[in-house]
Amino acid sequence: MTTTEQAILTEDFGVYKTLLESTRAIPWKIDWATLRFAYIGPQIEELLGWSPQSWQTVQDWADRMHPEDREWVFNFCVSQSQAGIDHEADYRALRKDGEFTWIRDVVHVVRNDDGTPNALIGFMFDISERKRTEEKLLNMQRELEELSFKDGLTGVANRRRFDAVVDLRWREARDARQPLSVVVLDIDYFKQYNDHYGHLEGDECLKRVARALAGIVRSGDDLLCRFGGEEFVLLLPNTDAAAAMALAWRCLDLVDKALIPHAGVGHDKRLTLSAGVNTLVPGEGDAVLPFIGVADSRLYKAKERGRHRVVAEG
Ligand SMILES: Nc1nc2c(ncn2[C@@H]2O[C@H](COP(=O)(O)OP(=O)(O)OP(=O)(O)O)[C@@H](O)[C@H]2O)c(=O)[nH]1
Repeated sequence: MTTTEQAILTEDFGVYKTLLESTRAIPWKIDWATLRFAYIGPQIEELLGWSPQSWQTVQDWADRMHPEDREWVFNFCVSQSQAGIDHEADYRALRKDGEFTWIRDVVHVVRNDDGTPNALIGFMFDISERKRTEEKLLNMQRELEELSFKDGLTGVANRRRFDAVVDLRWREARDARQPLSVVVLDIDYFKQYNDHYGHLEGDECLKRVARALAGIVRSGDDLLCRFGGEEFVLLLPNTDAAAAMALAWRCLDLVDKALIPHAGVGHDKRLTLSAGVNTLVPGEGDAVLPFIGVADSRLYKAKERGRHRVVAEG
């Protein structure tokens, strides 16, 4: 090589080095035979706080990883490298101050003529901003999902949630041969309530009823939902007819005790509920809709028989 060629090469090397070390991505190289860092860009110190000189071996890289990420990232990168496959991995890198930063490591495997790895070269990218945005989006999605299953006025579960849950409970009850009960509850003379107090007060009243009924839920398996209008439904897995009947009366009692005035009509000029109950150990020929339909028709019997009562047969 002539002196001129040597000078050009040296100059080129300087240009490449400057370029590599002025990017936001952090370049690095590991010799496969020794598993030692041959190079790491000085930008690493700004990002993680560890000096370039402190990156000596693959072990340093693994040690500076979140414990939850370490095993899978290490095993994944080693197996991909052994197989000569370029790859990338996202993980939380430990900063010198003890915090973690999300990194995307993009790795190219330089291979010998026989295909075995010779070196790994790659870039580390700071993806913490992207991860924060992803997390925010996920949280928003979770919140939206939760909201979409909630009744906007009363905050209890809505019909959509009921439809999703009832099929599940139905199958569970059928498979376990356990009774499933449903209680359909309806406010008495609610039209008169609205007429007397106004629609806004009617809304407040629905909220008070929902609050009073919320106390009835015994475990995460019971589900109280607003079915629509002034109708609420209680779905009770693993509950026989007697227990369901008792719970229905307890619902009426809870609303009685809430002492919601109903000047227009009603018992003692208080707001009351009526309820219809149905219980079934679901069998092959049974279906969800008729099961609820029976409870609904019993509710209307309760209304016909004078309201403020529970009907569980007929
Ligand atoms: N304020 C308010 N009223 C509602 C809401 N949804 C339904 N309603 C009212 O609830 C009333 C239901 O009336 P009806 O179905 O005649 O029943 P009721 O007056 O309670 O009579 P019975 O059920 O036979 O005792 C209607 O006046 C609806 O406008 C709501 O979200 N807010």
